[in-house]
Amino acid sequence: MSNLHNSDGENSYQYNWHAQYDPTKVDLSIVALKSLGLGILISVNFTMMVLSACNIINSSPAITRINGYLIFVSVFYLLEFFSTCLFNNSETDDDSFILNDIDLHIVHVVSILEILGKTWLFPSFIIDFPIIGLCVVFLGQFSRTLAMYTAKESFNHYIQREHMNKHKLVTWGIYRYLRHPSYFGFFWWFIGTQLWLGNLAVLALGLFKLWNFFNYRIKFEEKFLINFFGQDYTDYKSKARTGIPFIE
Ligand SMILES: C[S@@+](CC[C@H](N)C(=O)[O-])C[C@H]1O[C@@H](n2cnc3c(N)ncnc32)[C@H](O)[C@@H]1O
Repeated sequence: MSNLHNSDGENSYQYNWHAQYDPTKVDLSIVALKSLGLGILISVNFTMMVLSACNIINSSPAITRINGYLIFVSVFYLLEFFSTCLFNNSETDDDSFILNDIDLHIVHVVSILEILGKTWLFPSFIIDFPIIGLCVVFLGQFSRTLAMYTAKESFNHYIQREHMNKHKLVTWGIYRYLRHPSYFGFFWWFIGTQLWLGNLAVLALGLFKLWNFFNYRIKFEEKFLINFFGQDYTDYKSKARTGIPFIE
């Protein structure tokens, strides 16, 4: 057990650092297979980007962008699993990679199709903000992983509907400035990936879907948080913003 203090020094919570994952929820062969697959994706795409930058292979700019995109996506999935493992171990399961989310896979396929189609059909029509995209991807990923690190056992991939003892109201660290830093992170990570690819259609459609998703999810999640923490959550809500445009 380790005693963690919030940055105000007001409360201290006992985090169960030694909570073991539940072996019935984790099939190690599945974890190894998924990690290996994502690791291979990162290595292959990174190698292609380096070889192309050194002019050893001849890769088109669109392929290089897709290489980068596949690295961002693979790192995202790996961090989902390993952050859960490290910071909220007892909640780890095979799905902690969130690789089972079919909608996200559709987004990946359509994103790749848009950049390929656009390059092929309208080669002169290019919106190009790769460096801004890269920075926004880093910002988003950083915010999401920092949220998982900060909230530890209070962070769960599934919205909690019943209050458990280990679930404390987190108002320190990044949560002091952002009320939903993991959602903020994912929202901006997505925008960054599409700026990197130069995709307008997926950006516009994805933003519409994602904004509606988070608008609904935050309201839904906060009903339970107000139930669990009452006035403390209402006070916190009035101080910290979401960082997602037009979501109070
Ligand atoms: C996927 S996590 C997302 C957490 C938060 N919405 C964010 O974006 O960082 C969802 C779980 O976090 C919990 N949660 C959200 N905000 C919290 C806070 N400030 N303190 C403690 N738990 C929180 C919710 O009860 C829910 O079970």
